[in-house]
Amino acid sequence: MTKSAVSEAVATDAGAPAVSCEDLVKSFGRVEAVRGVRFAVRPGETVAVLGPNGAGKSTTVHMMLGLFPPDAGSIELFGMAPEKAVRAGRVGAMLQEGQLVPRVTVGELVGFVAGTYGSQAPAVPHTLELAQIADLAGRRVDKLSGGQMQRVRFALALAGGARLVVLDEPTAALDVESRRQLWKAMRDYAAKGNTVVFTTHYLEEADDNADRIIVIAKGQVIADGPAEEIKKAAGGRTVAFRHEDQDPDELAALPGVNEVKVLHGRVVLTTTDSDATVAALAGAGLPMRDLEVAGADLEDAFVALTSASAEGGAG
Ligand SMILES: Nc1ncnc2c1ncn2[C@@H]1O[C@H](COP(=O)(O)OP(=O)(O)OP(=O)(O)O)[C@@H](O)[C@H]1O
Repeated sequence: MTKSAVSEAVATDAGAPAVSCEDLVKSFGRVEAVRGVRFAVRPGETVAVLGPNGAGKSTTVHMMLGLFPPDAGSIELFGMAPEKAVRAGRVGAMLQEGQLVPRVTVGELVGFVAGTYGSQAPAVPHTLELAQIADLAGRRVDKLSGGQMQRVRFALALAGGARLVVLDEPTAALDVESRRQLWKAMRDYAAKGNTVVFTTHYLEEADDNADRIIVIAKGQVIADGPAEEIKKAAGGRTVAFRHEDQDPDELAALPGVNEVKVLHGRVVLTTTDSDATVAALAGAGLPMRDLEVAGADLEDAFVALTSASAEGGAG
């Protein structure tokens, strides 16, 4: 990178969102992969992009990194065009495809990539520490396990001194322990004030590791907010209790309730306002036993949001 690009990178950094996507559109032939995606990510946030197969997550991520241009809409990373931010070393990526160069050590490979960024790249030991793979420095890249390779890819994403990393399904095909190690490295990186955007099919991972979740379905953002908010938007909480001979219509009319299920004498209400539902139940003097109030899990939220968007004509 040239000196002027570095100073411009610093100068344009102040106050700009880490990611700003405005009305992105991308088609491949007749397939409308992305249809008006818009979101912003603040510096320091960790954001999960969640969606079913073919939702448009990878296409969005590739455009964010400047790998191909959108047909319409615009993207800025730290106030810069994506290619410029990537060249400046501000942004690193871990994509699904791409083999690591064989027959070199981890330290050599990270050093090679760091070298392409010039003098502003952090020292290799620092990057290895950040990715929590200092113990792998002398190991040959082609002798590593799948989980170790993913952490090396993470180190490569950080090799230019990135303040934003974009990870496309980083834990796909990893075992539980490898996932745990990779998430730990990413969370520690984020805790230093860096920004992380990742796509995932694992709803639990989004819930566990992201400050915010953006749900994409059929090329559009159908929900964007903290996991709690998304769960609430999709039907919120369940109120369950044991009760015989309850009239489902009467229960459906209670405040907040949008679904009533009765199974073997146990009633399960899905509600957007569990406080109001429970208060109304108590006020009605219904004899209830084993009352339970629980958050709907993210899986339910995701399915509900996806089907709601299809019914709403987004599909
Ligand atoms: N290079 C391409 N050529 C043709 N169609 C493509 C191309 N890339 C993506 N698509 C199509 O665009 C749509 C969105 O794909 P994309 O890979 O962005 O989805 P995704 O949400 O990342 O899915 P997954 O979770 O399965 O990776 C799909 O219908 C896909 O088949």
